[in-house]
Amino acid sequence: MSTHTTQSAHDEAQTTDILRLEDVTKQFGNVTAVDNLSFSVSEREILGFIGPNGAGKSTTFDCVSGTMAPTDGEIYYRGENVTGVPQHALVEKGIARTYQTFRPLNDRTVLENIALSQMPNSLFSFADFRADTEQRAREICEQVGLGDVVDQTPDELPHAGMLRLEIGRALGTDPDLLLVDEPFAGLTSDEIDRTADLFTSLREGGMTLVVIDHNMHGLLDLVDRVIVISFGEKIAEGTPAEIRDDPTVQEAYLGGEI
Ligand SMILES: Nc1ncnc2c1ncn2[C@@H]1O[C@H](COP(=O)(O)OP(=O)(O)OP(=O)(O)O)[C@@H](O)[C@H]1O
Repeated sequence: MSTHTTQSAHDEAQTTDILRLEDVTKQFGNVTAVDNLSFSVSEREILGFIGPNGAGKSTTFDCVSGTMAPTDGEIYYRGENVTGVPQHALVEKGIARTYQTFRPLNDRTVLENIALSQMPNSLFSFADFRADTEQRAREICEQVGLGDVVDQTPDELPHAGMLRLEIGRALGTDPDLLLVDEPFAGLTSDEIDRTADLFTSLREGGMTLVVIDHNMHGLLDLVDRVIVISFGEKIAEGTPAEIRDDPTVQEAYLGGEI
């Protein structure tokens, strides 16, 4: 999915929303976690999705990735209404996500974890299964920087390695849209840079990414655009520079976390 210079004008004219939320609301009893939230994500965009603790970021991801259905509103993926479609069906359509709490299979190696994340129905026959799956898993291990530790188990990895495994397992489903939940938490600044480079290379390969974080620090150089939510509602949308200077955003973060 490489972009050729001669194609750029054509590509721009073809830019479409890969994801659109229309008035999405999610309630848990009396708690409105997501409140009438609308936004779109363009093909090959890297969108930052930020907000204070408890703002509703993960719940929004839950609704988009099919972990739970919204209470109200609609979600469109490539123009198709996918509201309430279960996660396994959305994975087949090309939506993958990572979780804040990593969920690897602890009794399997890094390579096996990534091999097992691949969708069996993308294989042509049982004979293709082992060779194709293992080959693709090795490519993903290299891509996410785990090429030297394919035979280790998850508990042997440092935190940054676990994050890379989480991303690798999501890539195993061959997504077009990747939702990444707080990747930068607990990473050193070098690790943040390397992780951001990985996301940039995924976008260069044609992927669209939505990245959650509490604040802008890890995201600032990475994202094209930022959406800020607070108490489930969108309070700002713009470039990283616009968001940083937005008084409403400053206020939501109670003075200067951004
Ligand atoms: N399963 C649930 N049952 C009840 N309330 C929930 C549930 N999940 C989330 N909430 C509530 O919904 C609100 C939004 O939570 P959510 O985890 O989506 O926020 P967040 O922005 O991802 O927060 P953080 O940055 O701390 O991860 C919070 O008030 C939370 O307590």
